[in-house]
Amino acid sequence: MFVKICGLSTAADVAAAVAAGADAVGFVLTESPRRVDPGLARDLVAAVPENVLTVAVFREEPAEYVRAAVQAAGVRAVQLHGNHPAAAFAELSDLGLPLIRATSAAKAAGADCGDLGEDLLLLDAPVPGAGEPWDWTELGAKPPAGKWLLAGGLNPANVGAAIAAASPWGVDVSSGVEVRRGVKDPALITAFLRAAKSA
Ligand SMILES: O=C(O)c1ccccc1N[C@@H]1O[C@H](COP(=O)(O)O)[C@@H](O)[C@H]1O
Repeated sequence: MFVKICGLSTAADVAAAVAAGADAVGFVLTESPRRVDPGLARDLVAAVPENVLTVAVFREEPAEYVRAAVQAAGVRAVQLHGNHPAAAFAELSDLGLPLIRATSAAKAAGADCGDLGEDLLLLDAPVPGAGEPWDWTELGAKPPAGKWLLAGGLNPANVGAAIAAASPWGVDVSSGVEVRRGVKDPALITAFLRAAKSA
């Protein structure tokens, strides 16, 4: 199970996620209480080992903005939330980085990974980063084909059941490993990794 810990903003967050065995760490470069600027993201990325994917998270900013921020931050993958057309993924393909299409599961019913040129599909709650769970069992009958991440309201207590219900390739979490919005808890990060990896 591939596990991404998102919304990191301090060196301690990064150290906790890496020590706990995260496969990817996310830095929010869009409007959010967890937002970091590309310069801080670059400093945090420098402390991440090569085998852990570093991901910059955006909403519907223009491709030029995304390209400049990704290059300034030095991340190795791009996550776009919202309702992007296939052209948005084509426009960023020259970055040569994995592109993650993050969308609400309700809007992407029947979607498969790669439909719009993405490398990885992420199915989320309607409001990204809000920590709101949704009915993952909806996906049980027909989960997307290909590599896809489950997100939205996951935490150490529910991630095992969510994985059993939806059979994702990976999971992504932000709010569920925080003591309060924007403040990560190393113990929750460790508990989330343990629960997800043993599911
Ligand atoms: O975390 C944020 O603040 C955020 C802001 C804007 C877009 C995406 C964001 N995070 C992503 O939201 C989901 C789930 O978050 P949560 O666990 O429900 O809080 C995840 O994909 C994050 O990468």
